Amino acid sequence: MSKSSNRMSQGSATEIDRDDENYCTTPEFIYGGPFIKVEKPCPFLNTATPINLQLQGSFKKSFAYYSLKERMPVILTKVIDYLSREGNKIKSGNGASDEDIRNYIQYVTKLKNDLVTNKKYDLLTVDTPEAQRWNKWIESCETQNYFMNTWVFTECYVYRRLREGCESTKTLANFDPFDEQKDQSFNNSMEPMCVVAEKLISMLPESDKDKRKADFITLLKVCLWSNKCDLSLSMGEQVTLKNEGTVKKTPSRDILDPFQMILDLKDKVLVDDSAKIADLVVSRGENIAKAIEGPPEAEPAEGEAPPEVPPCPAKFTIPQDVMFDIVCDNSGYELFTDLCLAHFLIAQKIVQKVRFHVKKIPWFVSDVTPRDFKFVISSCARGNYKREIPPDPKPEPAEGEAPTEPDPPRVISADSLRQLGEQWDKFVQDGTFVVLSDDFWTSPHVYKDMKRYDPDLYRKLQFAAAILFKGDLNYRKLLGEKNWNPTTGFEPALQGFLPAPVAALRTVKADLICGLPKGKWEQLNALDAKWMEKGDYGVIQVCAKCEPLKVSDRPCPQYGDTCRGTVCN
Ligand SMILES: O=P(O)(O)OC[C@H]1O[C@](O)(CO)[C@@H](O)[C@@H]1O
Repeated sequence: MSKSSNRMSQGSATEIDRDDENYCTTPEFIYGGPFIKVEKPCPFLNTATPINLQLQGSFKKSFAYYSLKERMPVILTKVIDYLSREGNKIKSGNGASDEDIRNYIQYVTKLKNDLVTNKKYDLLTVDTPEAQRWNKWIESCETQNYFMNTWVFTECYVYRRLREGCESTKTLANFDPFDEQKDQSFNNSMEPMCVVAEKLISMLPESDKDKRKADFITLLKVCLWSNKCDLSLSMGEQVTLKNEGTVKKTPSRDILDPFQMILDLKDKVLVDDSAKIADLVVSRGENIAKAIEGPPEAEPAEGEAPPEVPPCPAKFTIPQDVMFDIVCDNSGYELFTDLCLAHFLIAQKIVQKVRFHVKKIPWFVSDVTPRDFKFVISSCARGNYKREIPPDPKPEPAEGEAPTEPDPPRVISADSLRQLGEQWDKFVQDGTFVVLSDDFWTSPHVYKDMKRYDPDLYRKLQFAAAILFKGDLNYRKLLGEKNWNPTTGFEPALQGFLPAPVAALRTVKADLICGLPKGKWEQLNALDAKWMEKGDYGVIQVCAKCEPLKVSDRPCPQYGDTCRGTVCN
């Protein structure tokens, strides 16, 4: 939590919760509690997060408190269980030693203990520039206790520490404690992936404007609802798509059809800017393409040598390609749907490249890492699935009428999925799909602070025709983890984070939101007090306003010290 917004943390670093069942065993209770008036106010408040404050574990009626107290310890316990249960497999898969596994178990156990007892953050002990930046940030926080700092900061810190536990061993440096869960979640989603793959293939041939827009919108919605399947909300339990609202058929006829789901969940999309997003990406793409073609560059005059080095990117005010950026969330089925959207944009020539931003290290259980990105593409290319769905029975023919021929069964197979996987592999190889994993995405910072903490990434994003942020965590960081008045617009909630048009597809899994029509939030609260914690509702939001791409006033990362920003060749 920043110093200025630290309004709720009034207690000392070691102060504990008076409602805690162990409170009566503390010296404060025994010597001071019942007899002497305690002056220090309790740092925990029995309220929900007040409007306009950042979410924080100190608000006992907030999801942040519940999440830190109940969900996160379960996630850590499952890591410990995995290490104990599958120690041999982990050893052979990673060439890890018994000692490192034992040490890592101890490390995670201490981390969990520190979290549940609301200790102060420890500094990271690894000595890399990235870890130093973390430490600098930790030291700058006025409150460093797990429950007393902004919720997203603490969560990010815990995942960063989980990584450190591996980094500080010799043999677990590349270990991902969530890899098995992520891979299993992919394998559990074969049927909906086959259904989407088959439909996507039919959407790829270049189509007229209206069909292209309708298909674009459909794919955005498939991408939205794929965000229901995240493993951090379910504390690592497998989540697969469910048919919701459809009339239940016998299980053998029940198809997991994401397109049907879009219709069934139509009323659960609280803000739907999908048509705006489609129009915006197409028109920005066209404008950027024209600017790239631009007036032909002046030929070097006779006798004049052409420039030897390509121009410095710090000078570019026009991107070199029409690009669409996806800031990914979860691996498995969700990443598969993101790849489908990306493929559609390429095939329809709306953009020329798609940049996928993924996490460098295991993050929030199911977030995509570079390893997961490869895993999903290669598993699609090797996909193996087939199911025949018997047709609905026909009514008995009337007397004297000839019986009608039964309809053929519907066959769901992985043929199209394999085709897509193979094409995506080629896209990665020829640079149509680019995978980036900047440190910033696994830093604690919210996005309004990107310019300050990672100006190079901010400028990199400025080259995009638009940026799509997937999922709840990205949404929280877009909104600065602040409990906005729910009717506040998306643009003001971004607080100046405007590198390119920003779109967000998010199923609601945390108690903050913006852009709702007046009265909607109150109405949903009256229906279900926990509607913001389950991923049942979604928003599709966009902010078209963005900063123009100017010549950078900083040296470019590519030319390093030899670059002088505006004067570099
Ligand atoms: O995968 P997503 O959509 O970013 O969701 C992450 C989940 O983790 C949390 O950030 C809390 O752990 C929730 O807000 C959300 O339920």
